[in-house]
Amino acid sequence: MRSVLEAKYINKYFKKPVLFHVLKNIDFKINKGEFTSIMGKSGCGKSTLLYILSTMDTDYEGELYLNNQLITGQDSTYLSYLRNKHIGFVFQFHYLLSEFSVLENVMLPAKKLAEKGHQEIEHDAYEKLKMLNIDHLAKKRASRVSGGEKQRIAIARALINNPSIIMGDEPTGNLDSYNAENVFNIFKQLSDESGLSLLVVTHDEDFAHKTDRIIQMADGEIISNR
Ligand SMILES: Nc1ncnc2c1ncn2[C@@H]1O[C@H](COP(=O)(O)OP(=O)(O)OP(=O)(O)O)[C@@H](O)[C@H]1O
Repeated sequence: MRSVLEAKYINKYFKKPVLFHVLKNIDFKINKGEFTSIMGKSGCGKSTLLYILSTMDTDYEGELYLNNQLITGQDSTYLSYLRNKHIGFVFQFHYLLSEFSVLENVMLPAKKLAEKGHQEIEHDAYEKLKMLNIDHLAKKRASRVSGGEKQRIAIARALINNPSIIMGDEPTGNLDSYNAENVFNIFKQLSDESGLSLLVVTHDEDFAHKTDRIIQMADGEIISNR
């Protein structure tokens, strides 16, 4: 199995207001096509871990590998490039630019990556919208669509650069059960059919129990991983 993401003995400390060992020897691998959830009580360190895994926080001990490449210690410009190319993000709140059209929102990460011309990016964005059955919304302003649609647009945006992994921080936290199930089914299909890896922090037990693996955390440690 090809490893997409590997955390090796990650430790993190917050130094203020008092020294706090927030992550303790976090060690696990995510393989290609695996759909993994991270669960644990509020405050156990899930978001802190996701910040590190997504390369946004570089202040930690241990090693992080993305597609078998050691990324710990790389400079911030290169990390930003790697993040944009290989990692898609879906958050509880979609962070769409409300004044922009749906299509423009989906195109943004590809424009930032700047490896393709405008027309090709537009074509790719339409393909992602079609895949998620929301291509009819392409020209609408992002502020004018429903909550469930916004989350599907955020998924299309996360997919635009064909990442190796999607990371989600409570991606269904703001959705009703119908739309939450919809998002789960989209993620499941992406992992089964496109070999995309997914790592999702969630408080939703139903969601987590349908994923391939649950990493359970408590007090900054992994207490089970199966
Ligand atoms: N910048 C910071 N400085 C000091 N302590 C912090 C900082 N950020 C978070 N913490 C603390 O680190 C611990 C882990 O926080 P984190 O946000 O990772 O938890 P979480 O498991 O994601 O919680 P939730 O489920 O509520 O989102 C908490 O005790 C929090 O108060």
